[in-house]
Amino acid sequence: MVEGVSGMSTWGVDSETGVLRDVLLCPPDNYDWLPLNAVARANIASGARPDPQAVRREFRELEDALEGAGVRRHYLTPEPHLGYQVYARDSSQMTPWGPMVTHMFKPERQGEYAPVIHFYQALGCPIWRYANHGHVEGGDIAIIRPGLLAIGHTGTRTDLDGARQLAGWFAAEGWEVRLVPLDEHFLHLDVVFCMVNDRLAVGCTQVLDPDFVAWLSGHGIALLDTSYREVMDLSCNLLALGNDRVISALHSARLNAALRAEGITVLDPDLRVITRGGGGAHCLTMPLRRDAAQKSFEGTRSAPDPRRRSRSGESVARTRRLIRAGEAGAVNQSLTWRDLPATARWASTRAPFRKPAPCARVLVSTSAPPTASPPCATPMDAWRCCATRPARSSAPSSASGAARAGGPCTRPGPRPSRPIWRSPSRTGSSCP
Ligand SMILES: NC(=[NH2+])NCCC[C@H](N)C(=O)O
Repeated sequence: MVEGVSGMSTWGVDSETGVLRDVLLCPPDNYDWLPLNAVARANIASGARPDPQAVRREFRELEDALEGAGVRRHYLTPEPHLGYQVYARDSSQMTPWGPMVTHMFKPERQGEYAPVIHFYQALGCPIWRYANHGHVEGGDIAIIRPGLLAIGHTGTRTDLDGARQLAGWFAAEGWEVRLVPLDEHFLHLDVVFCMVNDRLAVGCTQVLDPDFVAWLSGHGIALLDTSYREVMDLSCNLLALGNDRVISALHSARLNAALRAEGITVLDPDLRVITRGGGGAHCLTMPLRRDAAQKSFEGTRSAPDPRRRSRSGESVARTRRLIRAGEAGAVNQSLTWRDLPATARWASTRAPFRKPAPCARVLVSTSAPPTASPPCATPMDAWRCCATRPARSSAPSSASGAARAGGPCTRPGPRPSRPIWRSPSRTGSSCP
């Protein structure tokens, strides 16, 4: 059992943001660009092809970042006819009760169910559920925090039947589930929205359903906004590691700087070639085990102590009163969740804080509007327009390859010569 969460099996995740301990990957041995999504189609149309060496180098950088973060890696067995199997996010979904095998939409990817089932069987991890109504893919599933699930549905990757089947299973466990409609051009929810920590996410507000954005805000989750160009570059598609750390692609420079300004540690592997197939760090990884959200919170910040004082001088007891006042609709406008002692912030997540968070930076609009060329007049235009612009060439990377084996990897990987762990900068907050 994972300590601290009753009902959670040895393998399991109850949030997108608890400290990541074990992750599932798939070696990119058969990686190719298939015309299954707008980003890949645009790159294929430009005549470009993925350079297998660059793909291996980038994958190795991702592995190094996981290694640097202390995450154990496990591997699917790649099969030659499954060119997109490397996006291990989609073929299964770990839950607090064990893995669900998804029911993928595209014939080119449906065969991924077999290696995924074999993997969990070999791991000795009982499969919790098999999705078998409509379609559902892991990239559309966001386990936001214990008790709170969001499921994106475009109708083509995840459809309403698939979303509802999964929603029913979680609802039966007492969870609140939000279905998020999304245009199929954006493929999966995790292309336009990903959690960073328990109170911060990245997302593209021009694409996301406004009701979903309001729902997030109502649950005390702030959003760092991104542009269409960044969505097309898979910049939103980052992986939370817990403890205010993420893996986010090197080319997401603006967003990474904004994250660092928020105090987030960003590990930034070069993923320029792999992302041009339509998936980044989030798509490439399926967390198998995270610390339970409560434990991860307590492990990273101090345990509740009513005498402890926050940066702004409030005692925990006082901030708890303020949280209760906030629930009653009388939030002190000068107090943001960032000012609260960590323990009180957690208390506010468990006792839902339904008021939109009070500081203007809760929605930090860091994106430039889509560049003003006429074809980008609407969000969809901007997506198409950006997706068809000439792609950048892949940059060389210094990380070397290393042998992999099935099952847990305990051998430390080679030290990358380019540092991928950058310390956070705490300057640049946009909060007035
Ligand atoms: N979780 C994700 N967003 N996965 C991206 C998968 C991309 C892959 N090229 C596909 O079209 O299926």
